[in-house]
Amino acid sequence: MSGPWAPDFFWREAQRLGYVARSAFKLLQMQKQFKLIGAGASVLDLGCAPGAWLQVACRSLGPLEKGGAVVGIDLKKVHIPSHHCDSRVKTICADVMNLRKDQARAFSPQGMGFSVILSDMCPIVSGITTKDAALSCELGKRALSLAIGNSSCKNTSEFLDSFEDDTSENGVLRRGGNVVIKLLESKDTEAFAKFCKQRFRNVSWLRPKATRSSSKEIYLICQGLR
Ligand SMILES: C[S@@+](CC[C@H](N)C(=O)[O-])C[C@H]1O[C@@H](n2cnc3c(N)ncnc32)[C@H](O)[C@@H]1O
Repeated sequence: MSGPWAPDFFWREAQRLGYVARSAFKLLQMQKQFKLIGAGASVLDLGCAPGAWLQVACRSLGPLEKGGAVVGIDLKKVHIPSHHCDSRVKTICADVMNLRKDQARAFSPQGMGFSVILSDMCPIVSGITTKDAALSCELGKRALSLAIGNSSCKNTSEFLDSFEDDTSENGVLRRGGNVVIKLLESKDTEAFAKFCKQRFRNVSWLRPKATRSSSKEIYLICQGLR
């Protein structure tokens, strides 16, 4: 088999190491470079199917006695992988675009919110670059809105839009927390970084080594919610 979806080095490594998808290596690289998930963290994984990031997030929590939690949400029903996941991982089948902040908060340990929010959500790619990028922006904005809330600074509601069914203004990311958002690169992606620089201590872009050369994906990494 050849072409952009052919099994490659990362696919083979995923098989060898018990990860359910090659995407595991994207989060592993982020963990290595940015140390986003500490021992005992509470992690919300948006767009978690088939579960490779659940595996990496759970491993990053450290031993079971350190505590912590990983909550994955996806449109698809996800079977929690048997490798690299333990009782701290839970999954929910839901559309993040319709998820209210109070519902998301209720999934966090003691309802206290999350210390890390990951969004690897991606629309079904149509091949129409501008359409795909616009849909990816919508998913990214929803993830950011869930994380930091709608009214946390003056231009927040302008940038994130208001989600009419969502009256709760506070986000579900704890102060000091980290967010990762996947976007498909377009003329609009730089506005995300500009906006996030006002709200987070460090903001960086990463195109992981495991990203396929044909893909436009890029990850915005925001650390330390002010
Ligand atoms: C690239 S996959 C995620 C891969 C995952 N991080 C892993 O490592 O296994 C993108 C996922 O986003 C999900 N998704 C897209 N739109 C969504 C939405 N509105 N709500 C929830 N999940 C969504 C898709 O169903 C798909 O499973």
